[in-house]
Formats: sequence, C-alpha cells, structure tokens
Amino acid sequence: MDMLWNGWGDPARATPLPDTVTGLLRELLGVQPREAAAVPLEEIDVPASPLDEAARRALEDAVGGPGHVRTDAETRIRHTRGKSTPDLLRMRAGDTADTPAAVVLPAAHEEVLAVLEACAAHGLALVPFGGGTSVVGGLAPARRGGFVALDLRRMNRLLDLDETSRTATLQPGLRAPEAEALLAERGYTLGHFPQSYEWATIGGFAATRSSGQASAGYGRFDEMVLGLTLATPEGTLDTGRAPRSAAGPDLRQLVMGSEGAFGVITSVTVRVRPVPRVRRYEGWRFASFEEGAAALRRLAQDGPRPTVLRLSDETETLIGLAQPDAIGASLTRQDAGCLAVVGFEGTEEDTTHRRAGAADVLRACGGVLVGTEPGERWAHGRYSAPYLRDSLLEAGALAETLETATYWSRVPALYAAVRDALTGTLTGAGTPPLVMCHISHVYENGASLYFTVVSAQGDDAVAHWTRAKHAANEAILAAGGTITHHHGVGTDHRDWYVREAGALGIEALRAVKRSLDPAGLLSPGVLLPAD
Ligand SMILES: Cc1cc2nc3c(=O)[nH]c(=O)nc-3n(C[C@H](O)[C@H](O)[C@H](O)COP(=O)(O)OP(=O)(O)OC[C@H]3O[C@@H](n4cnc5c(N)ncnc54)[C@H](O)[C@@H]3O)c2cc1C
Repeated sequence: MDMLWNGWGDPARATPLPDTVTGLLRELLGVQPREAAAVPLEEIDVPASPLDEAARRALEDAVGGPGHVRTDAETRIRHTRGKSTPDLLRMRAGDTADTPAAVVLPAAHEEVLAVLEACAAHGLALVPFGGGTSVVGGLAPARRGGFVALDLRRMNRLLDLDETSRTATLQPGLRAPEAEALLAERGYTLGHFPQSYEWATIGGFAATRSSGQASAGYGRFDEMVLGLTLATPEGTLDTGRAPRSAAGPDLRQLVMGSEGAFGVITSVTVRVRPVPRVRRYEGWRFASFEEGAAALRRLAQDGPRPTVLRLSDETETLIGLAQPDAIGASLTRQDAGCLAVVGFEGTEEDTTHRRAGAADVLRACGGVLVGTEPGERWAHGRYSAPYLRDSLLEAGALAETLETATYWSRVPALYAAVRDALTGTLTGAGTPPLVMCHISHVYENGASLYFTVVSAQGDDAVAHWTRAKHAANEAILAAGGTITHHHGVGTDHRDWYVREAGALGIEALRAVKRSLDPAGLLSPGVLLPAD
C-alpha cells in the first residue's frame, strides 16, 4: 500500500479531532475553517516528464526493463517532497514544482551503480527515496524538473543474520515494520521505533541519523549501525570491517547523515537484540518541567536506564499530546504538572530490577507514580499523532514540530529561547500559538527537545510557518543547540547547518562530495549548498 500522497499514512486510519480540540482551536487560537479544499490527485496538473527517449532507455537498461522506470503523473506526484507541514500544504494546493522527471526502482546494488552511470551520461540528478517521510526537504533537490527519484522499495531483503555476533545485514528499502517482522521470525529486534516507524526505511534511518522512541534503551540508529555499503558515481564504498577499529577516522560516520548527497546506501549491517519478553510502560508526574528534567538527567547519568524515557512540559501534559488516542481528555480533568512516560523492555528479571531502581530515583526527585494507564496509552497511540496533524490542517490550523538538542546545563535556556521565538513570531503575526514541548531523547551529557506548535494558518500558511521556523532556528543556534537532533539537515536546515559546522567543516564535506560525486549529481542542495 502507498502512503496518502498529501497527508500521512493509511487513509483508512484518518483520525477526526475530538470536540474539545476543535473548540480549543476556535476559541483559544482563532482558527477558522479552511476556505479552499485540497486539490484532488486526478486534478493536479503535472508537467510532462522532461526525460528524453535516450535517457529513458539507459535507465530501463540499468534496472532490467521498462516496468521499473515510471513517468506517469500519479507515481511522480507520490514521489514529490516529503511529509513536513509545508510539504503537505504545498501538495494540498496542487503545487508540483518539486516533482521528479522519473521514478526508478532498482533491485540490487549493481543496478544502483548502473542507474548512477545512466544519470551521469544523461545529465540527470538523482535523489534516493526511502519511505518519503523526510520533514526537512531532503527529497526536494535544488535541481527542479530534471531529476530521478530512486525508490528503493524493491531492495527489501534481510541479507544475513549472524546470531553469534548478533548482527543483521538489511537492504535499504525495508520499511521498519518489515525489518522487525523478518528479525522477529528469528527471535530478534532492532529496537528502532521512531514516530514514522510504519513508513520509514532502513536506508532512510541511516542516511538521516534517525532516533527512535526507545533510544534510552536501544540507542540511536547511528549507534546500532556497524557497517554500510554506499553506491556512488565513482564506485562502491564498503565500511564496517569490525565492530570497532582504530584504523583511521571511522568512514561509517561519513555515510551516516549524508542524506543521499554522497551516495546511495545499498545495505546496512546493524546490531540486533533478542525480542524482549516483557514490555512495561508507566506514567510519572512531576510538579514542573524543571523538576522532571532533573529526574531524567539523574537516570540518564547514574541509571538505572529505562528503555523509554520522555517528559512532557506543562502545556503538552495539559493537552494530552503524549497520549494521542485520548487527546484533550486531560483538559476536562485539569491535570497539573508534567507527565513522564517511563518504559522498560527486556527479560522479567532485568525489567523488574531496573524498574525498582528507577522508581527509587524518580521518587527521590519528586516524581509520583500515576500507574500504567498513561504509559499504555502512550504506547497504544505512539504512531497516531501524524494522523491528527492531517485533521488539524483540514480544520484550518497550522501544526508542525521541530527538534534540537544540547547539554544538560543549557536545556533550560534552550527551552525558553525556542518557545519565546515561536510564540513571539506567531503572536506578532496575529496568530498566537500553542507551543508544547517534550524531552524526547536523553544522554549522559544532554537531551533533545521536541516542540509541537499549533496556531491559525494566517493568509499564506507556508510563508507564515517559515518565518516562525527561521526565528526558532536562530534561537537554537544562539542558545547553543544543534539545528537538528534527528530529523536531519535536508534543504530546510542547510543554511543553519553551514553556520553550525563552520566554513572549514563544510569545505571538508564538500571535498568528500567532490571525490564521491564529482559531477554533483546526487541530491544537489541537500545537506550542502549546491555548487
Ligand atoms: C510524522 C513523522 C514522524 C517522524 N518521527 C521521527 C522520529 O521519531 N525520529 C526520527 O529520527 N525521525 C522522524 N521523522 C523523520 C523521518 O521519518 C526520518 O528522517 C526517517 O529516517 C526518514 O526515513 P525514510 O525512509 O522515510 O527516508 P526518506 O524520507 O525517503 O529520505 C530521507 C533522506 O535520506 C535520503 N535517503 C533515503 N534513503 C537513502 C538511501 N538508501 N541512501 C542514501 N540516502 C537515502 C533521502 O534522499 C533524503 O535526503 C518523522 C517524520 C514524520 C513525517
């Protein structure tokens, strides 16, 4: 099944907004119903593909026949942009400026190399396309029109499972649930559960240094990766000969986070763990975000480490965003304070032990156990929030998220700076927002902050949000945060990434790009400025 082309996920799972939320939108935020309905797929006017006959034949030869080179309007629309709110707003308006010339579906590493050769011969740019869930403009290159979207869905096999070493080698086009199902047959799990889990792919996770909701226990995706194969216009780069090595800088780190700009990831070797026998999620309540953050820090630094550890601020707790299936329910209960979701996965003995130790720490930090219900509700609704965003857009609201990370000592200042930037910009533009935040990932030395913003759309919703987002980006850099903790750079964060990495850092990365992709075919303008 394909994902909804101008929204999120499975159309059958559309989630209407509860009355409490609709009322809140109208009364608190002044949201007005949309005047223009979304343009239906069949009415979108897509310009004819600029692919000429010779280029088409070369691409067909590369992937074993015409069935795997698609230039029909619907396929091209379905590979236009990703799933950020501006992406969805543009799709709903029928804007096809970023539509690829063709969608090409290779089945093997050698076919990817052949496609790259064909693109080089015919002057076509190429953008790797995994699940299409990018929220940073990673699928919309600077070269409009003449580019190929390389859809990796046919590369969806488990290539190897080494049970002695506990590693698995996966093809990049496997969606996360497909990868988990293949591993579960043999008793293993990857443990990577981002909110985009149901649609995003193994290659996409590696390319963007993704981080999942159980990162406290399983680590970020880039911590799970042991080896990668990269197909580039200059040949194949193989990394990961041993789990750890002192043989020079770690080339795996050059591939991870390269977002398609250095090559196409064609296989990923990851660490796997036994499927947990026990999963237990519970809720803890703290008087304030500050108090809860201190408790999370204690656990992250001194343990015992839960598998899932997240903390909503006061506004997010009140709205109930941590439990999307019951959103709005806390409004009537007027719940106070901040909710933390704390989860444990593993064996009975291990989870019992860690849970008891963590409870002692949380209690000592002022936390009150509120039972398993909030944890179970979070677990049940953990992939539902993106459906609510579609309903919010349909209702005329603007809803978007952004994320960053910093060291523990800077968390309070970063939190305040981003909230102020978003609130100030949107209020100044006449659409006061609701700004919610949670600590989404914790480390010994710091944490990530994940913000959700809801407001009225203003006259031009894309321009309206872009102004607020730019103000937040400036606030992040000024407060010492990173421009992205897990969404990646894409095109949206590129100009701030250039400032974060510094001139020398960017020049070093450009030199890498020049050696792997001298003609600049790969994702021009993504990650690095286009030449
Ligand atoms: C609702 C929603 C929730 C999200 N939640 C999370 C979350 O919890 N954690 C998180 O980390 N991210 C999250 N994201 C962001 C996104 O899902 C991740 O960036 C994900 O890793 C992208 O995977 P994908 O397969 O969809 O890649 P795509 O969106 O298809 O591609 C992303 C980028 O990687 C490149 N790329 C893809 N595959 C390859 C490959 N094989 N080789 C080289 N380059 C490649 C693309 O060209 C593009 O630049 C969320 C996004 C949405 C819309």
